[in-house]
Amino acid sequence: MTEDSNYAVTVRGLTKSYGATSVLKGVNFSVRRGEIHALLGGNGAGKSTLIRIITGSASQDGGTIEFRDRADRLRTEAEGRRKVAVVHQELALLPNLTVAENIALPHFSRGFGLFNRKWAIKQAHAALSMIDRSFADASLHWFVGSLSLHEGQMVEIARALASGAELILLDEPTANLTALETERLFSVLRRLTQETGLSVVFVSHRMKEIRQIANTCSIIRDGRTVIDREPMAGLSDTAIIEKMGQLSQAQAQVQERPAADISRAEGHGRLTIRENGLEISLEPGVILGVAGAPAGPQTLIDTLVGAARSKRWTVSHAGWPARFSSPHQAATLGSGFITGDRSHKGVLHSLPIIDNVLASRRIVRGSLFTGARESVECLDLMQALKVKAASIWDLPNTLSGGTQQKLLLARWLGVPSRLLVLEEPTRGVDIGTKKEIYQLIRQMAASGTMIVWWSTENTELLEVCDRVLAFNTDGRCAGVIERQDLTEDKLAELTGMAA
Ligand SMILES: Nc1ncnc2c1ncn2[C@@H]1O[C@H](COP(=O)(O)OP(=O)(O)OP(=O)(O)O)[C@@H](O)[C@H]1O
Repeated sequence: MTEDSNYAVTVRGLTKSYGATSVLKGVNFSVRRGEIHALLGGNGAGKSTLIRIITGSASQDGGTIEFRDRADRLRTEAEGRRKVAVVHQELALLPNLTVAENIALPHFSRGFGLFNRKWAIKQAHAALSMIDRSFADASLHWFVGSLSLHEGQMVEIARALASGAELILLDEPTANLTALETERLFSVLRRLTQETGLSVVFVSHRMKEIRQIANTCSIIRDGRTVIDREPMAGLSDTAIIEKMGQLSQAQAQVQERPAADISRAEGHGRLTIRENGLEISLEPGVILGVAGAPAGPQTLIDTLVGAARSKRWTVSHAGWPARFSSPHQAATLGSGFITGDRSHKGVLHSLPIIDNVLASRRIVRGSLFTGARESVECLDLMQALKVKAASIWDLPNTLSGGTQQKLLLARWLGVPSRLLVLEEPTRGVDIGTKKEIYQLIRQMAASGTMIVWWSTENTELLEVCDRVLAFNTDGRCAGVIERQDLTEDKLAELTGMAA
């Protein structure tokens, strides 16, 4: 056996249905030892379902999964699965426990008799040192709640390593990270794969970073493998997008938008945002981008949607208070909010799709009851955004991550609003759908709605915004750049994200 032929996992002919919906229709997928493998596909293609089956958190209907050890011997499925760990974009860490305790969590849950604290700390230090020795030396007794997202991610990866994982599946791991944090994560992954033979499966919709990190890729489309292990170098972006079935959407030119129809903006005029010494005015129809690490953008967003605790910002706009007293007040006065933080601020997990889609309309209209007209309205919105669901009465967790994101967009689509605040609204959304979202937002702006759009994907800001407010890594305003002066370099320089 050569190292080349050593596969950590091999999946053949995998099938899976949920009720009448056939999700996987014979998927093939294999991951070599020591490789970084991009698993690609549009929203709802079946990537997360495949990952859930590999890790054993969902069962397959048909097909085989084979795990092998470093000496290329077959493992039992149970043994193989113990060597696999998943890191989701929503970190599974307990904020009130320390770094060491979080890394040792799997040992608590497996009930290894008496918990040996000294041993756990040693294990945690060893695992974290593989990633970053100085962070390991400093952080073991810190509470996880005080860590940055990147540090939290390191703790999750360390936990996976401490559990003996030889294959780590990263499900959109950079959706929460800034460019600098992403680059740091990538260098850790490169080093671990080279030095320890760790295998990494990387799921992402961000083409630029897929190229930066992965050497091999597989593509799933509509539950079938359409590319089974090909070197990234041999595939152009166009070929990849075409295989995903998204070429026509992705190539659609974002149309130059017409001048905002200010007459439709209800004559409310401009909005001024102020912070100590800084004043930015938005005219109806303007798209203001917000760039930088979360610390700064978050305070502005919270103010604009009525959720601010600090008094850093004030706004002035006809009929609005200087600070909203609640999100309800903000929504009823015409400040809409679409978040990409689906699990904490967006999706109503225990309510059906229809309630998720119509939530904002009900607040704005002051209505609470579902009538036949609402069902039609919900179906129309879902059709406009190409949301595929078996029924509007299903729970949102029956939808893929990107499809859930579309529900949040549908919530404000067509609701007359003076301002729309977008907080990473394309998180987890596939390449084709992103373009459609850009177009929709531009149309909203053209009807006179002011847009404030925070994104950690600088290319997105360049494509869509009229002007960008940049924050540095300390959360301070670093400058406002007009469209004609916008470049990736300029944004990187002002936000401090040039890795
Ligand atoms: N528990 C469930 N019940 C019914 N359908 C489900 C369930 N889980 C997933 N599905 C369906 O399976 C399909 C594939 O979903 P999956 O989450 O695997 O897609 P994905 O490729 O990971 O998409 P994304 O890029 O949006 O995360 C979707 O159509 C989804 O609606």
